[in-house]
Amino acid sequence: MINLSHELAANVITPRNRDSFKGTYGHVLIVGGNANLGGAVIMNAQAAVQSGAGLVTVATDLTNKTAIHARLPEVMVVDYQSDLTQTIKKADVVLVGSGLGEEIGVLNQVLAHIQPKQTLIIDGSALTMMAEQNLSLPNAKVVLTPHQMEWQRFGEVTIADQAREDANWEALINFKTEPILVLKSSATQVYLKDDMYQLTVGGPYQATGGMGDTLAGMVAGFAAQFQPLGPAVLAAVYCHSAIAEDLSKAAYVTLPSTIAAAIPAYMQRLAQESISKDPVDTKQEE
Ligand SMILES: NC(=O)C1=CN([C@@H]2O[C@H](COP(=O)(O)OP(=O)(O)OC[C@H]3O[C@@H](n4cnc5c(N)ncnc54)[C@H](OP(=O)(O)O)[C@@H]3O)[C@@H](O)[C@H]2O)[C@@H](O)CC1
Ligand SMILES: Nc1ncnc2c1ncn2[C@@H]1O[C@H](COP(=O)(O)OP(=O)(O)O)[C@@H](O)[C@H]1O
Ligand SMILES: [Mg+2]
Repeated sequence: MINLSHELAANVITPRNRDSFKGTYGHVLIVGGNANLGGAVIMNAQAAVQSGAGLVTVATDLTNKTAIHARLPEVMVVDYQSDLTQTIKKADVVLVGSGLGEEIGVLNQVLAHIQPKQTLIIDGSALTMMAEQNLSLPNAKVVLTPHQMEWQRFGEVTIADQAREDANWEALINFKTEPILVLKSSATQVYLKDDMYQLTVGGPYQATGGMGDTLAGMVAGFAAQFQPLGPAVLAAVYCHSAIAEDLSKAAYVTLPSTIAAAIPAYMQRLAQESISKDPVDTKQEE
């Protein structure tokens, strides 16, 4: 077991190269938000944009279009019933499931068209539908972001057994494509390659609807711009709860949108730390 530390995140978030453009920082496609759960994709997208993804597209029920545009002018919107296949092709990272409800046709399209070189983050309703329909993981770089009940459904590990690290590893071995597992709870754990990383920041001020949608959007935004994937996921999980912990000093609850708004300043702090640690830069300043 490894503590998911500030240092791990600071090693990922370094200053940007001057010679770069939006294409450098990846294209995130968010697929979710049925007619009743559009807020979930708004929270996904807000977190992905604030994390610094170069481009963000939301494929959703079209009734959500005006609300998304009104809240997030940075984001492009397409109809998930008609425009999904060609939109998936253009993405580096696809996040599917937040607020998707029972739209199994949409989920099947994503699973059928995702490519091995793409990152696929599977959240919320997608995990529940995959469990119900007994669907397999596709050949892609997969990140699973279940809460405890979703992991009980999809990983078939009871919530009581999830306290045992070996029970979660046993479930993961059954998946052929070695997914990264972000097992969310009041003590979130990340299972990555052969190690389990324990989150030690965050708290009950985060227990509000949309908190996981925000985390999934951050994982997508970080995965789009920081390689390799494993450390990017760890950094996103750490920053999400570290920001909440910072905000909780002056706030009883830390709302998802407030966390998302605080992401760029927090990332800048980490990037500045990496400059001050760099011996070459220190020399130049002398
Ligand atoms: N604004 C929006 O659009 C929002 C849209 N959302 C979207 O809604 C979709 C459904 O997601 P969901 O998580 O709300 O429902 P579901 O999958 O049925 O799980 C709940 C069941 O699991 C149980 N449970 C046990 N342990 C748990 C744990 N640690 N954490 C959480 N639950 C735990 C829990 O127990 P109970 O509370 O009943 O004691 C209950 O029985 C999904 O796509 C999501 O993205 C939401 O993000 C909200 C904001
Ligand atoms: N008591 C708590 N302490 C720390 N983190 C919490 C606590 N309660 C919830 N969280 C975090 O909030 C998020 C909830 O995710 P999820 O249930 O998927 O939310 P939603 O689907 O409503 O967006 C997870 O990241 C979880 O770790
Ligand atoms: Mg969720």
